[in-house]
Amino acid sequence: MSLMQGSVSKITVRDVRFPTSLEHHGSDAMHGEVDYSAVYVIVETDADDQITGHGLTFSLGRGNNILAKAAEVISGQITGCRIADIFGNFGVFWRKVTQEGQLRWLGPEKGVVHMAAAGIFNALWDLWAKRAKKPVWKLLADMTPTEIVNLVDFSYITDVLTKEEALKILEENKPTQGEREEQLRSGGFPAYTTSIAWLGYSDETLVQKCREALDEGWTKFKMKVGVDVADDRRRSKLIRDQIGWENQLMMDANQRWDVNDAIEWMKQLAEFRPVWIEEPTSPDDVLGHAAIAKALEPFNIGVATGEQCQNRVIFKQLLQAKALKFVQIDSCRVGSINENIAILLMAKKFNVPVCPHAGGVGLCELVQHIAMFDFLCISATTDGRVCEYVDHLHEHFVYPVDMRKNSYMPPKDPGYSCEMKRNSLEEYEFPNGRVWTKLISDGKFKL
Ligand SMILES: C[C@H](O)[C@@H](O)CC(=O)C(=O)O
Ligand SMILES: [Mg+2]
Repeated sequence: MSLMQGSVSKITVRDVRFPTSLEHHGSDAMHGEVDYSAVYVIVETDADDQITGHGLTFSLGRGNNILAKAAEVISGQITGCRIADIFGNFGVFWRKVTQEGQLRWLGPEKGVVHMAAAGIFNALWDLWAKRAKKPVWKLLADMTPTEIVNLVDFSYITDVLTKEEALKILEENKPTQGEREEQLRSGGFPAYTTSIAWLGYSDETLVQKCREALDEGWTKFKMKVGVDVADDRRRSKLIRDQIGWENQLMMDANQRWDVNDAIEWMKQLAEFRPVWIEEPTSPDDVLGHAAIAKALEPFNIGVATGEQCQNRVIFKQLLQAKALKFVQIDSCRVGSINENIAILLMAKKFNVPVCPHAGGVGLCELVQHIAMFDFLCISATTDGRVCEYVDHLHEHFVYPVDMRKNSYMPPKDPGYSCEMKRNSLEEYEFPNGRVWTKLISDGKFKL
């Protein structure tokens, strides 16, 4: 059967939410009670193969219905399209959808509309990889450099990266790709864990989670900070007492501070030797990040950001302004793999490591593919690279991540790994799934 057979016949969008706030999972300095949620997208075609594409985009609960509505509206542009017109020139198709003349007024390329587009494009990638009988990372890695650059919309970034430069990067790495694939298959891609220290965890939970993580072989950890500096110092000491000083510690403020507060706050946490401070201030403040990065350099603390960076243009500016030492791509914030490739290529040009964000539901499953592709085809190294891992909700996926010690093992199943189990979709659908009906009737949640 041809990879390009048929047309999109139906796109279904579902609102799925998990009550993670009940145990304070996912809590940080700005997002206290979060219910990890997904707008879940299923793409069907009229081809004989019965293969469907499954994708998602991520939110924290309230507003997931708004995101779902945006996904339904965008779907209208895709239903009926020939598969050959989608994957035959995916970069052009991506641009057509994300630049649609009426919808782009709501962005452009940012916020709800762009996140919804990510969910749909994630499903299309899943469909393509399943048809090709390959996991997404391998589908990408087997493409020629020309095929890869044709996935990308270079608009607004050609002042720092042209298509020709991108092609050169990819061509230079091609001859040594096989060695890296062997390395990936045997050792996986390095990861760190955030699941030890969400801000809402008690000290007992924190200590217990650190011990469990150490037993599992973790060597890199991230903690949440930002509400009270004295408390941050106390918790940092508690964590260092558990994990020791050889292991790495990262800190994440989730945009809590103004620029000068961030600098002063981090000087008070410097003695705990954080590798980076993540999202110290507003994700839109490029020059603010640059000021923080400069001020914290003498303390050997890098700035990391990206999980709420709206698009490739903001990443471009952050890189131009030397405002970050670690690029944190996200699989659902910008326009899926197509736009993330642009960001990976710019990071390579500026020689800044990409350390993907994955704190959410399904984000580990998705972003591991992009991290692996980056290693194989773009960065060509794992030095200084580490992909986030959180240990929540993997049981709901048909092809959950395979973690060995502290590394992501490359997925073997065809697709983009984010297909959810049918039963989970039904139980956690909001607000009428069994789990939510019960929580609402027990008075634990209000509509
Ligand atoms: C609200 C989310 O859990 C957020 O805290 C995740 C995050 O910042 C991260 O994983 O990094
Ligand atoms: Mg973060």
